Amino acid sequence: MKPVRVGICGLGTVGGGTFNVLTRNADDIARRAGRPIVIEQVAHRSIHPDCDITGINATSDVFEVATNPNVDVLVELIGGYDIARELVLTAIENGKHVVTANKALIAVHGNEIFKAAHEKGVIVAFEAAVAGGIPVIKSLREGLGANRIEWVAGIINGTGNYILTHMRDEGRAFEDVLAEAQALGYAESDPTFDVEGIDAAHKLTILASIAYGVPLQFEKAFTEGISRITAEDVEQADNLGYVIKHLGISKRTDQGLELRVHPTLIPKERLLANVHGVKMPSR
Ligand SMILES: NC(=O)c1ccc[n+]([C@@H]2O[C@H](COP(=O)([O-])OP(=O)(O)OC[C@H]3O[C@@H](n4cnc5c(N)ncnc54)[C@H](O)[C@@H]3O)[C@@H](O)[C@H]2O)c1
Ligand SMILES: N[C@@H](CCO)C(=O)O
Repeated sequence: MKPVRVGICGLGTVGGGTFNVLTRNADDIARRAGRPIVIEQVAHRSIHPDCDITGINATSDVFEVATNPNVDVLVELIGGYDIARELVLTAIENGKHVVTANKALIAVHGNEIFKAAHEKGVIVAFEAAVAGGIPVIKSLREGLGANRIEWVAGIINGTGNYILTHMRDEGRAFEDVLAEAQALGYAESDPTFDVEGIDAAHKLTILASIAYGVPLQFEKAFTEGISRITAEDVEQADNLGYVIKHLGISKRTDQGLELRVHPTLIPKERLLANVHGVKMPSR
């Protein structure tokens, strides 16, 4: 059967991982999908050390992938707002489907991108943009599609949860654990997004849009991060029977939808208080 030909833009933590999964699990994927998925081209500035692209058509210009007539699906994994927006719109204009893990892009430019995709008859898929290892977008959109959702809440930034967990369990300083989360590839290229709650607000914006069937409204989200939380705060919360977690919360209210991300005191016995660190999905 005719393969689906993908072009991957960006070979960092997620792009490199995507390249490896598509390569290593090619037979399994083809059996399940009903068609082989082949990597037609990659575009990169640097390559994740675990990634071997020998024999693959490679370029440093992401727009070559967006206009390559042999590419059916462009996978955008370069991150950021501006070039990513132009790249995705160019791919759509050239009739390509798009897959992206870029929550910043979807939260801020998603309304424009989905309109362009609809007009062109292509799909923009973004499951990995929120809780990458859990199919939460598919569950909300399809599994719960007939339900009236009253609220959505959860821990939606792994870096923040990693920091709070290790501050609490090991009494370590904020900056020390942040540096570790960066080295492990959990943090955004600008970690301010993680520690100031911006990444969580991007994700909450996307979840709320799907849960309530409304346009993306990132600018309406109240955003507070964990950067001002000290080891002493974590210890005091513990003494009082609480755990500090950074949550994304959206609710229907009489005044309209509420979107907020901020640190929250959760009683120790609650399930959310016991979600620790970062859980990586299996390969
Ligand atoms: N790291 C995670 O755990 C994670 C999880 C889910 C989603 N995401 C999202 O996935 C995207 C990628 O994140 P990442 O962690 O892989 O970042 P990364 O910094 O590890 O990788 C991005 C790669 O893109 C390359 N790049 C950037 N601009 C480019 C350009 N113009 N041309 C060619 N290459 C370019 C960089 O050199 C880098 O290698 C981001 O949107 C991020 O928010 C990350
Ligand atoms: N920087 C993000 C990556 C996953 O979206 C986080 O820590 O949650």
